[in-house]
Amino acid sequence: MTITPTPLKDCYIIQPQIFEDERGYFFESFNQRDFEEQTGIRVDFVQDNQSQSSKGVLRGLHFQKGAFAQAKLVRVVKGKVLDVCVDIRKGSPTFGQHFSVVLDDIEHKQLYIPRGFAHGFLVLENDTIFTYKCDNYYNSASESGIIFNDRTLNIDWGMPDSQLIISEKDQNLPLFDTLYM
Ligand SMILES: Cc1cn([C@H]2C[C@H](O)[C@@H](COP(=O)(O)OP(=O)(O)O[C@H]3O[C@@H](C)C(=O)[C@@H](O)[C@H]3O)O2)c(=O)[nH]c1=O
Repeated sequence: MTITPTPLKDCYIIQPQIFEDERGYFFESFNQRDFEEQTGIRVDFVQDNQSQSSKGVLRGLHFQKGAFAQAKLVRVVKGKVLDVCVDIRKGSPTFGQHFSVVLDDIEHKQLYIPRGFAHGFLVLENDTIFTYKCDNYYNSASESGIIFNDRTLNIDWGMPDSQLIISEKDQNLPLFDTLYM
């Protein structure tokens, strides 16, 4: 695997080595030793999640607060998404900045998102299957988020808001600026 830093502190792109032959392909979707050697980060994942979505679905921006903060290793098993993460760690040199990357089932690129980030993705192909590892358990009482079209963050999702399919919960998420009031 090749791990490259993103412009956001502690956030990395992981490109697995894909082995293709007449049967199909094989790759290591996570290798803790290689990840730690290349990033210096020791992460212990405890929960794996998977979701399926239609084109135009936007999930996010989500994070869990306090002791339930989660680092995530995200990837696409089938289809394609625009994945976005935001550094919301007060005091971080990249606080308030976001990073976007296309994840798909061709390159099999992954994104490592540290604790203290908000995360969301826009689905670019029908029947996309998205999966991710988390280093902390789901805790509904700690769920929080930021509205996807927040003016301060100014994320270019590349699709008009009117074409997006968003849960009611996500349509009512707060503004970034109100998180720190
Ligand atoms: C995230 C999660 C949800 N659920 C339940 C709660 C709810 O009834 C149902 C659907 O939850 P949601 O609508 O929050 O699912 P979704 O919008 O896909 O939430 C996910 O979005 C992306 C962007 C992330 O970064 C994830 O961490 C997670 O927040 O699944 C769990 O049981 N465990 C979990 O870990």
